[in-house]
Amino acid sequence: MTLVEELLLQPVSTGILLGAVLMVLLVVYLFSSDSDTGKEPPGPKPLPVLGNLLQLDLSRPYVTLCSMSKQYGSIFTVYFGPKKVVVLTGYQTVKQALVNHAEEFGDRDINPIFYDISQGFGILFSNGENWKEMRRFALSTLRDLGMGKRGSEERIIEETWYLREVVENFKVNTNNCTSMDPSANILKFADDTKVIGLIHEGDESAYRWRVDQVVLWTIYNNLELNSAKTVEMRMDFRRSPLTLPTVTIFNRTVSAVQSFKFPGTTTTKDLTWDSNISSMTKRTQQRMYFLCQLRKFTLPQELMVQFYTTIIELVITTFITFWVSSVPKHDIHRLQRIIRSAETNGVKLPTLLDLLTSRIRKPFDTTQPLNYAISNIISAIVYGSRFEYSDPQFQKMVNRSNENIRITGSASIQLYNMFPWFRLWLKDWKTIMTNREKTLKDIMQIVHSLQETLNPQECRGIIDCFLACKQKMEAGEKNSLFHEQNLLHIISNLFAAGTETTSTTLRWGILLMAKYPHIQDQVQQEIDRVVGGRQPVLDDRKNLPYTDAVIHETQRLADIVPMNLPHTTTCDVNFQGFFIKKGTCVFPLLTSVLKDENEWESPYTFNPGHFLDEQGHFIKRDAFMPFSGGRRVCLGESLARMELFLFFTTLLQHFRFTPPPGLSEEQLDLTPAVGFTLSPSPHKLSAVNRFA
Ligand code: HEM
Repeated sequence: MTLVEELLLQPVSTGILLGAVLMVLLVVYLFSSDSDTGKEPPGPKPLPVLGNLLQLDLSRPYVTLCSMSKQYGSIFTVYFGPKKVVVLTGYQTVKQALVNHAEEFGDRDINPIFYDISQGFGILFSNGENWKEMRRFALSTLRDLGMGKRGSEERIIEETWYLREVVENFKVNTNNCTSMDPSANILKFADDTKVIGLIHEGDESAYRWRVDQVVLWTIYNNLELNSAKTVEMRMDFRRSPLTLPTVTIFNRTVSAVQSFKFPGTTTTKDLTWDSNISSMTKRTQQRMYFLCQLRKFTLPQELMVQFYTTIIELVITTFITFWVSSVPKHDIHRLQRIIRSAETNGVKLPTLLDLLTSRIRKPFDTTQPLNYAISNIISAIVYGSRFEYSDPQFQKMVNRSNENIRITGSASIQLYNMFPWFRLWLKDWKTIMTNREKTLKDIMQIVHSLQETLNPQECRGIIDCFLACKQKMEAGEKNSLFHEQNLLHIISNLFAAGTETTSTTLRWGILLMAKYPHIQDQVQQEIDRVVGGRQPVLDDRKNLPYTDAVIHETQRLADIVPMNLPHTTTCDVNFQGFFIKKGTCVFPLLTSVLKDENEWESPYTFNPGHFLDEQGHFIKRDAFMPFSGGRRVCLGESLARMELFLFFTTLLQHFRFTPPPGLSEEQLDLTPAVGFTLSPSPHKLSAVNRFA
């Protein structure tokens, strides 16, 4: 969003005021002479006060900055309002600055919103002694608690089980199919807007009727009758679908069901089936109802599956026969056309069989389950215990932290960073501050309850370790940095930096699998071959080169922290022939490294081959820098890499991810949403259990 667009969104009085300021500045600019910038990095000419704001897309500044680098080179100066920023682009330049000149480029630029959030405490947004001591404490404690080692591997594996259970539960619940109206069910579960578009009818009942027919015709075409008992029936059905008396089929259905014996006390006789036969032959709805009733009986899992499959196939076959015999020929032809047109447009029509056997799962938004699972890893490290996903306090903490990360990247907060006096008008600023207050209060509550049961010899998590250090310091050193403010901000830093980043990366990974099913196939084949049905562990990584390459390529393409966090120079620096003054804000653009055209064969496409040699072995790439580098390199890199590997392989081992019904792979959108980190735009996916 450009500044002009942003102004249009402001209240009228603010808009007029800023508009007037803009005009004055423009006049000053036009009559000003070029200033001599000496050996400072070049860049577009700035307006007084506004700088280069008019040229920047504030919602996606990294896009503008990357295109500016084509004109001004890999080091250039740009003014965000009155604030001067030196932008570094491309692998060679960014690496040289962050790694070879780590000290000079190693401070954090603490802009107004970062200061409001942390007041200079914690790790993410602090500098000097405070940063050094808190980072050292966090790293050594995380190491002692087993981060990057066995201890956290076990915790992550345990959490993958909880997550699997949640994903597994996103299925079509056939117990609720009381309406037995397939079109209603399809509408309810499939969000099938594409089909609506194809049918071109406004009238809902006409639409429903047609959806019924599309669905049934699809079933008719796709029906796969596997059970031995139904093969014979299927032959009959194929031979003369329109003439075979329905009652014959139904009688066969009944006898097939009745001859189906299963152990235990429950037999088909208990199902009061006989007494309902006549009415069921009259009305398909009742047959479907019968099907739902069957679910109430407790049978062993394998028998249930086998039994349902048989019944569903038989009942549907009957259902179709009814329908086919009652639909006029010209409607059938019309339906054939609709289906052909749907197929040409890449629409996959869900079948009722799919729906009833739960082969189509209820599409779900991956955001919350993944956020909760990943946040629980940090919870276990910080507090020493996990939360239930349904715990409202936990949900609120995770959601608030994610909301803050999203809003921090908004155009209005960028404006606030340039003109801090603007904040009182900004709703976004108020939301961030309210979320911050509530989160710190929640953390404080948990700290107090842990304090009551603290045993300094046996730390349950980072909070215990911090409190133990605090006690020790209080006994000796004055002016200790182990005070409450640092504790609260370390914790909120770890949650903020460690939850959204990792879960967003995982969400991209799963979305990319649904979009590129042939790549998903290869990942699943590799997992099946190497791991089989057992739990994947970290040691498997070396034997899963393709899966590892897919995870790396996901991180590269998803590019979730495109601008990096802002740095600042700790002293005057001479770098690649340019002079950069002490205290200058520096953006080492990670996006320009992860998509550097000199480093990657196909920078803008999803290509796991970037990380594989010709024999299919995994290869490391220097320009893979999603965690940045040097002095401020991500503190949670090794934990994040473990989480990504274990969650991704476990999910892919158990589930096939697909677009929701009615959407093709091509229609899955990879445009990122606006935010400080780049997350996928809102979407839903279906997860089909591969072993059900
Ligand atoms: C895929 C997951 C992750 C990505 C892509 C990521 C990326 C980053 C990036 C780009 C930075 C800024 C580095 C710089 O200023 O040059 C950073 C800093 C940081 N990250 Fe991560 N991160 C991830 C996961 C985590 C996790 C799981 C944790 C917590 C255990 C964590 C904790 C931190 C902290 C505390 C900092 C601040 C470091 C400092 O200022 O000294 N991150 N991360």
